[in-house]
Amino acid sequence: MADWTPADMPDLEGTTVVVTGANSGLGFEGTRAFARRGATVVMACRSVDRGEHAATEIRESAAADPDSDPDLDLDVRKCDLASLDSIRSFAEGLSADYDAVDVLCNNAGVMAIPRSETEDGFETQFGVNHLGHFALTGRLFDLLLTADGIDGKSAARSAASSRTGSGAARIVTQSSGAHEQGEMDFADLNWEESYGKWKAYGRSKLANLLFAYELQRRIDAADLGVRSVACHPGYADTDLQMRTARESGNPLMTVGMRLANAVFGQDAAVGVEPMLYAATADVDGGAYVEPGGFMNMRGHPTIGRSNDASYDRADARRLWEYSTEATGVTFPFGSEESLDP
Ligand SMILES: NC(=O)c1ccc[n+]([C@@H]2O[C@H](COP(=O)([O-])OP(=O)(O)OC[C@H]3O[C@@H](n4cnc5c(N)ncnc54)[C@H](O)[C@@H]3O)[C@@H](O)[C@H]2O)c1
Repeated sequence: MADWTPADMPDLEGTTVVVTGANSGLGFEGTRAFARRGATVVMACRSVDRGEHAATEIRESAAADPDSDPDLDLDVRKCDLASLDSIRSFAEGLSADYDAVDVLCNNAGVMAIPRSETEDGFETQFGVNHLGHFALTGRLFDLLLTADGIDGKSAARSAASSRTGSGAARIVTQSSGAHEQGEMDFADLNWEESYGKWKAYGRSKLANLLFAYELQRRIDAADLGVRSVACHPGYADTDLQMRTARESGNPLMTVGMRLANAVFGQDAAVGVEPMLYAATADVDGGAYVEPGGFMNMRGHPTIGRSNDASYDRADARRLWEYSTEATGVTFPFGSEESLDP
């Protein structure tokens, strides 16, 4: 739809949406939008305290808005993407308490921070932005397979069953225009030889795309109805940039970032629109949704094309193999042999 806005989102009553990094920025606004449409939103947060605080803010804003249902269904849970143990516990908890996940939004991220490592010894930007979401998606895949998805929910309702299991779930992976600066170096994925914080961010966002497209190819090879869609928000004024500035230890950078965000950044509520579109609009699996408008700012979400490197199938396969080995997480489908060369 050319002029899509969040008002075009369907009724999400009866669906379950998982959002990582739900306590701030794009994840916060995405949570609010999904919940106001009636979805149960599982807020997967590194800090439960910050998640609860965000949930309270979302509930209070709904209660104060006569156009919103005041009873939003928000479920805050701990999920630290820098810990494979935390991801496993989160997924086990969800499997115990939910029978399906209709949409998984792989949204959380860190940008251009000084080199550090996750609990499992991966460089943090690669570990959180890519490997954490790879592991989370694999661990939630059975729940995604049993979902009706947004399009199937009305069918399930009219069949008076709780679930049709039509396999119509979606996985939405939040990348960035910065993927264009990313280069895969399979000899040093964890930046042990040398580290460039912006280069590492670019690579992690390229990895998001290689993963999202490879996931769709494997889903297709296994003939499953699940869709994997990538998106990016353009430039949105969030804590992402401010954290980068804070962690640089340079007060001038904090002032500069604040200014740049104020002048160029769009509201997080606008920046999240490609994610909302990817999750709910009529979009093919394997698509790349970006904000329309001049320099990807303040326009209606539209289907775009990421750079050529992101469609490199050999790199995607290599990354998948590495990610499987590094995380120990396998997906319940898709042998190597089932894929076209
Ligand atoms: N804001 C922008 O201009 C912009 C541009 C391009 C891409 N993005 C992408 O959008 C996504 C959301 O970023 P944002 O702009 O809302 O920034 P943000 O800093 O407000 O949100 C990032 C979220 O990720 C969470 N997070 C960080 N490390 C985590 C971990 N170990 N485990 C679980 N959660 C963790 C944070 O707690 C936070 O809630 C990121 O993937 C980012 O790369 C943002």
